[in-house]
Amino acid sequence: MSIESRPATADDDGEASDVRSGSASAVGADAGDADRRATDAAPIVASDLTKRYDETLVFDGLDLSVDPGEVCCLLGPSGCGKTTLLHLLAGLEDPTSGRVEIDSEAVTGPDYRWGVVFQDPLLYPWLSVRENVEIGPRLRGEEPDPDLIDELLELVGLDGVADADTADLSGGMAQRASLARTLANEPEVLLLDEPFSALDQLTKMELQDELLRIVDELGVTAAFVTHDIDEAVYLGDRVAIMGPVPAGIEHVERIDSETRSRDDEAFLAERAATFERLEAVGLE
Ligand SMILES: Nc1ncnc2c1ncn2[C@@H]1O[C@H](COP(=O)(O)OP(=O)(O)OP(=O)(O)O)[C@@H](O)[C@H]1O
Repeated sequence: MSIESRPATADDDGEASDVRSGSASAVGADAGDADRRATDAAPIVASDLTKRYDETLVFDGLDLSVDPGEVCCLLGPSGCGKTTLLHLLAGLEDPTSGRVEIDSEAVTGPDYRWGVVFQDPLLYPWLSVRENVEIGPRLRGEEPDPDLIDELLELVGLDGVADADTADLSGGMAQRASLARTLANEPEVLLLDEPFSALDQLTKMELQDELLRIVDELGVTAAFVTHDIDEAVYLGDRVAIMGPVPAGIEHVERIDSETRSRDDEAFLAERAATFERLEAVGLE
């Protein structure tokens, strides 16, 4: 994995910038990045997934494909099974029937190659920021590459606090550390479960931009669970809208990621279309 650091995304006046608007879309735009995305990124394919918990049939034959290098947001009403689906994609839970494949390999359990970022950063409080980021390779018995760890800390904007206690981090910084820790495993796929939902709006927007840069730079495929329509439309190349249980993917909205910025007409139109679709399946 080759990475280079990117600056934080807040403008001088404190407003988060729109990383996908034309002015800020340089990351990943050169031919080398395009090649890397084409060769390294892994597809996610979920086929005919059924999941039952006792009396609750969450899915009944759900299909989902996420293309290599794509960000696919999973959006749906509360309780429709977004987290359950992410857990199945990550191998954290088994489907009742059906199959998940990442890069054509069956997912039969958790694996560092498919990294998960949760809403709660779940940092180890007795380790420093840097030690937290190093933990994945260490748990596999590998010596972490110090250059890679340095680059990741810089990439997520934590190079100045590498030796700090995690207790001293703000919520946004802790989530940056959690993301860097997952990236230290050099995953082919990122699976994110509402990672920014507990953050204040400005921090959330900054981290959304940083995530887009990181995904572009590293060429990973990402599935991102959210109940926030703005977040789904801003981050997603596609937004998969799930219906109430037993849930399926009711509609997939393709987002025009070339022209989007948070306040332009195309974004607002896509947001409105997504809202209508969500209402149609039973928004709560
Ligand atoms: N471990 C479990 N045991 C029993 N039922 C479960 C379990 N996990 C989830 N469920 C049920 O499965 C359904 C889907 O839950 P899930 O948390 O995946 O939905 P969600 O869309 O992520 O919800 P939210 O947006 O509120 O977080 C719910 O009815 C929930 O109660």
